[in-house]
Amino acid sequence: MSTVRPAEPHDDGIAAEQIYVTGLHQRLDEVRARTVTRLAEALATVPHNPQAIGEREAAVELHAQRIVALDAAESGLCFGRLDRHDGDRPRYVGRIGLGAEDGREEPLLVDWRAPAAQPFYTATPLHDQGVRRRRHIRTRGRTVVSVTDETLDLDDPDLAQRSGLAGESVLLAALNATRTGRMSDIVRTIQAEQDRIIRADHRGVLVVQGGPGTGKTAVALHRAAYLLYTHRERLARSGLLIVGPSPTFLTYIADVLPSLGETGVVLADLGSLRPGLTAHAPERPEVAEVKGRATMVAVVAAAVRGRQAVLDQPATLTIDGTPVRFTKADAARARSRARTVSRLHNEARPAFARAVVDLVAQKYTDVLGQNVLGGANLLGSGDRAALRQEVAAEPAVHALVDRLWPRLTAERLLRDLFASPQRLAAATRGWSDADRALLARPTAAPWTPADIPLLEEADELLGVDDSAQRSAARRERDRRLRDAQETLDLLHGSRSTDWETEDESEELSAGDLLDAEGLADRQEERDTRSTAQRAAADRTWTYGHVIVDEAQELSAMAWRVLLRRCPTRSMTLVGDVAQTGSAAGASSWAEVLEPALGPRDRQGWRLVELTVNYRTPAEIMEVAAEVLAAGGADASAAESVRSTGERPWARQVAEEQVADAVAADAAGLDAAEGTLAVIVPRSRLTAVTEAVRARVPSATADGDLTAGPVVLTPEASKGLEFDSVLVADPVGILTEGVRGHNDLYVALTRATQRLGVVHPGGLPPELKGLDPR
Ligand SMILES: Nc1ncnc2c1ncn2[C@@H]1O[C@H](COP(=O)(O)OP(=O)(O)OP(=O)(O)O)[C@@H](O)[C@H]1O
Repeated sequence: MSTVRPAEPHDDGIAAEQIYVTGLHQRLDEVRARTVTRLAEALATVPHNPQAIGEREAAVELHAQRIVALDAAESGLCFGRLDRHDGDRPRYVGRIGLGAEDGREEPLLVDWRAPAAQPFYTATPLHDQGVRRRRHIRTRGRTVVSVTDETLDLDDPDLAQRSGLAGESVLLAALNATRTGRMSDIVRTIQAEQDRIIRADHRGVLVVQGGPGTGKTAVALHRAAYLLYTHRERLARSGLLIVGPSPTFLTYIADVLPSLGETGVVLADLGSLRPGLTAHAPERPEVAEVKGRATMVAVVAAAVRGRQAVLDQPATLTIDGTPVRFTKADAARARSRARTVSRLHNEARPAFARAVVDLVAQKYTDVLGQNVLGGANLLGSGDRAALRQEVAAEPAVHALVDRLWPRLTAERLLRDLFASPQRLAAATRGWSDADRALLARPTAAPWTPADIPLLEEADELLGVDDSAQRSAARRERDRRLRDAQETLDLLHGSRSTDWETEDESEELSAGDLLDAEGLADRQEERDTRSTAQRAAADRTWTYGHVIVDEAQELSAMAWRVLLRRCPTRSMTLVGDVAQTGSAAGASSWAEVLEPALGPRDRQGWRLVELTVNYRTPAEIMEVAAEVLAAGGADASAAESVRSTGERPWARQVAEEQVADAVAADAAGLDAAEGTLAVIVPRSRLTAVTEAVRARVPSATADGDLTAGPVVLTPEASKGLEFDSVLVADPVGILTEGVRGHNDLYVALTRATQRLGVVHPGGLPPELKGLDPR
């Protein structure tokens, strides 16, 4: 495809479209007013039992969500019109569907996700899908500011000039717009290859491979909106999870789904995937790599088994003054009994405790009931039972159980493991000392993202000993049943027995309609949290669909977590194996997916590709492609859809001036329109951030991209984009990362308009395409 420059939109038909668009806004106002009334009515109802509370909450949630969607649709409500060969009325396409008040079949506005809207994105002159003309309508507020037409007629003399992009001028206007630090939706200009992915079947694992700027993130988010629309009921119950590479990235994309009217989605990065824990401490890449290896499954399992100890030497327990010996063999017997009861450590613990009590009680009985004349034990079954109870209540026995089979949380297991050289050595037999040393750390060290899969793995093996909660729940249920029965008895007792007529004796009482169990059920408290809230708080929640962005970065251990969250394997994974930065990440999709999902050709997963770069101008992509090739990647860089005419440049400075020179150039670029990022090797992050801040006080080192320029490592810049990018010390980036060429490639491709490179020493040959300054 050739790159194209923006064309001037023509403004025919603006007045006519204004009339229609005004009508749509009136309709939107009516629907909104009606929904507000319904919400007020739902809020005004006074529920008398928990079931009614649940119903009221559901109604409130439904109407509130609808209002959110209607509000979101206000801006850019209608953006397209299709004139068809055989339809006498045009079909209008917009952010939501709006039906006519008279209930006529053809809606006033078709939701962009509905099948009827698809030709707006995919019709071409060769496959016109019944469409004669496609019109792009641009609005500001409620005012139509331009219309742009495309005829889908093979005889159109202008056809040869076209680039193959749908709504080319509207698209280019969107791509050339300055960035705000927050991603926006692309619903007006989705391209055909993107649309096919957005609407692809939800079943199975869909992998979307695409170079930088091909719209993978945009496609993933619009696919989420599409799936919520198409499978609303199912996903409303099971939830949809979107996993991104970092909290900064999640903030960057956070507005997109709400702008499409969708709010019920869980957004998380690996470090926040475990409810109740925030694990964002930085970590050396080689440590994260070791923690991400599949062999950690065996390490965690060995760590758990290591806590199911046998004794080094016999223990002597003193029960009511009587010494009882508990031997190594006793401990081993109790352990194997517990292991046959449950595979899960905490669940097997009560069985272990029972076995210990049995063994100790047996010995205690043997001692106390010993027949000095050599006959059978003198104690009867009642005495034995009493002695067993005594043993079960004995603190020394509890202490022994705690020592040999402690109740463990995942956190405690891993803290103890990493802080103890003995435990680590036992759990990592066959490892090199160097690898083992990478895992060692003090007990108080903060959690990192790579710990999350290990904690989850541990949970899978520990289970919970919830016998106490279960019996509490049983007691609570019994209490409810008793209360309910009393209530029914009271109602029954208060009923008049002095019937005057036959009819009255036929009257139904509460007791006839409902038994105690039914009433108790109704009184049980209902969980009124939304699906997304419940899902985010529950480690064992399984989602209806999971979308993973920058999926190439995930380690083998992280994949296990995500696959557990989605047993149906309804997943969309987007990423670029040429941008993998972490050593634990993927260099090919087959390498990461085959172990879990089987080979691609046996339908374990399917791969689709995006081929056009919408972000990075052709001038910058030329240079980035050289870096990619020099790194030995077998992927080719996606082709840019536009050029800016602005050449990327390089400036050589002395080593001792790097931070200052970068700060000076950053201040210069900051004066240009739009956002700015300075991308540096990790080792220069602090110095460069300080220098830039001295000249541009609003500069930050991450977080809110809307506040001012940001200074980032290549890793932290993943998935983001900026109008201007300044890369400092490219050789530092090449040598510092485990996959240095990928990191430099990521850094260079973040720019939507301008790129500069500041380098101490010579320029690496792969950057020779930059203009010297
Ligand atoms: N069809 C489109 N219409 C308008 N803008 C688009 C379209 N497709 C992509 N874009 C824009 O291109 C830019 C890059 O998109 P996105 O961030 O989704 O790419 P990506 O493939 O995830 O990139 P990377 O791998 O580098 O993170 C964004 O600004 C996005 O809004």
